[in-house]
Amino acid sequence: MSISDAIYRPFETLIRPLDIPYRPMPTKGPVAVLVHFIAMFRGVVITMALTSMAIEAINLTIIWGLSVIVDGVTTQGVELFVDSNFRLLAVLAFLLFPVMPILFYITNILNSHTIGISLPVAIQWQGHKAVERQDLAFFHDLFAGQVASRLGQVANAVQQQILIAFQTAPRFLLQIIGSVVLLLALSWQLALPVIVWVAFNVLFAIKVVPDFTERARRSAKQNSLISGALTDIYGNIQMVKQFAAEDSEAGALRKIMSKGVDTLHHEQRIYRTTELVVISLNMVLWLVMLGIGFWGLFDRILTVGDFAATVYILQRLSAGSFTFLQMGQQIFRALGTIKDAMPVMTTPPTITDRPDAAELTVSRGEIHFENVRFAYKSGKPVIDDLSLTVRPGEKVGLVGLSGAGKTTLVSLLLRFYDIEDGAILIDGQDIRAVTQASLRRAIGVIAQDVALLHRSVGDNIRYGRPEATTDEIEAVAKMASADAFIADLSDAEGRRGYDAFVGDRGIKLSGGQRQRVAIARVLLKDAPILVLDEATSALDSESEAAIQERLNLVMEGKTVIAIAHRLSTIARMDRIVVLDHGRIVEEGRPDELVEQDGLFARLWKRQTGGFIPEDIDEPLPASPAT
Ligand SMILES: Nc1ncnc2c1ncn2[C@@H]1O[C@H](COP(=O)(O)OP(=O)(O)OP(=O)(O)O)[C@@H](O)[C@H]1O
Repeated sequence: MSISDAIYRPFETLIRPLDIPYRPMPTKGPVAVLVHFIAMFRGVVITMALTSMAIEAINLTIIWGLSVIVDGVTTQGVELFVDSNFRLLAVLAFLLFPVMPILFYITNILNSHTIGISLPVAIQWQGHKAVERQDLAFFHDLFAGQVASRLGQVANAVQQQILIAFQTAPRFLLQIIGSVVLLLALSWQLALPVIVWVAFNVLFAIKVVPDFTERARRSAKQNSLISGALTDIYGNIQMVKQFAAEDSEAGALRKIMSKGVDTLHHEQRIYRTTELVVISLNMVLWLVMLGIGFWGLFDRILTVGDFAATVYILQRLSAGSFTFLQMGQQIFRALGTIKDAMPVMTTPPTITDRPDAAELTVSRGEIHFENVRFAYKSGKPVIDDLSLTVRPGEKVGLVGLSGAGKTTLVSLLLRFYDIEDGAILIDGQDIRAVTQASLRRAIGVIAQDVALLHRSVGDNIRYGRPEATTDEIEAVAKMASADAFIADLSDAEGRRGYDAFVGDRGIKLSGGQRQRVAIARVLLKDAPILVLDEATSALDSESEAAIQERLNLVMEGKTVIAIAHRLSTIARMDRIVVLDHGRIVEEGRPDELVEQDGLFARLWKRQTGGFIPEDIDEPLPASPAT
């Protein structure tokens, strides 16, 4: 171990931020959130407070010592003074070295390593754990970038607060109290103006400082809006470019940014005004104290040593008053920032596992929707008293006009939303009574818009089963006919094949290639239930034929609910369920439905290019179920 390791390692490993168990954040207010994080680091912050106070106590002792030395030397002469005060001088020297450097070392390393690095990481980690628990619906109302920037802002805010509360504030308080005591010991006439000056500063702070919180909250909000808007543009850059919308996006961004500048200016105004008042109070104190000092020397109430100590104390006090002001600014700014981010981190998720939630066990794979009612906004049902049983191993195709509720129905099966009425059962187990993780493990999904992470193609497939071996990944890729194109992949970093990265959301792959990766991923997951949300856009017919063939493989032996648009898929289903306005209006085998002159038959007649349309222009007759 190197010397540097020996000195720094113990502090670097004092707290392992990623090993702190997750605890939900309090919802009572920003101060409660602060206390929550302080509690995680209490040993460190208390030590830091004590060492900071010890440093200040030594500073005060040195000032007092200096006044004794100056007076002693001027009255007794150097030799006699040193002889008779040897112990005092030795103690002062010992405090200067080695005590002071050791205290500085401990305070600063706790400051930089623990509070500076481990604490923000712990906060971001805990914040992320809180955010990831949120329902899907929660994310629909937010910019993703805004959530991320808020976590970062809170980490900084809490860190600042802790440094102030445990390092600066105790030291500052001790400095003020110690200075007043020292001045009182010198003469009450010197202490009095300082007491009045402190009182003015405190009264002024009480008046202006609370306004900092609201202004800072507005600034934090504007900052997170800017990050959110930027992330939204970069995340959708392809669409922006397709519409040649760079200028209009830049225009919208300009508005957000210029509002941000106004808000920040407004926030800074109050700080500059406060500084002006504080510096004026300082200068008045200097004038009064120098006046009293000269008068004291003239009347021989004060010695030269007293006068020197007074000037030194004054200099420290006026520097301290700025620290006091900055502390006020930072504390209330940080509280504003925390307040702004609280809804993201402290809103309790509405979809949670029951305390007694069991693991879902799928033995047969039967799905039963029983009088299910659901609305995104209460009062306007999207799924309306729907009952449907999908038998084990059965393949059911959901068909209906756009907006009929097909996607919603499968989202309910995955419990992305909780239903208002009725029940959804899998093999007789209510999905609300089992853990969400076990439910979602039992369902494989191939979504319309295949989402891939910006990782290697191998890791994207491994998402289906993280513990899968490389051989298993290659086997499923082969089954999904993805092996050939994967072998040819390479990225800008020179990674090839399964190690090549796929670009943001898989942008570097074609639609058909993304589908194949998704199929491989689901093959690896091998869940007993499969949800297939078929893409409405046409792949070229060769890709389509290949993908259909692969899908057959995935569907083998599974219970399948497919949102079906392609005739080829519809033909392969055991049963078609036609949805309209959240209700089942027809069901049966495709050929039976074509014969009935209902919605399906009309959709069928209008099909083009192997697809059922999403909309038909003629008005619908009243559906049988309504
Ligand atoms: N997250 C949401 N919040 C609010 N309303 C929603 C949400 N998602 C869908 N809806 C509404 O619910 C209704 C059903 O939508 P859903 O996506 O289930 O239809 P769909 O049959 O899958 O349509 P499509 O075939 O066009 O995908 C629509 O009116 C839609 O506007």
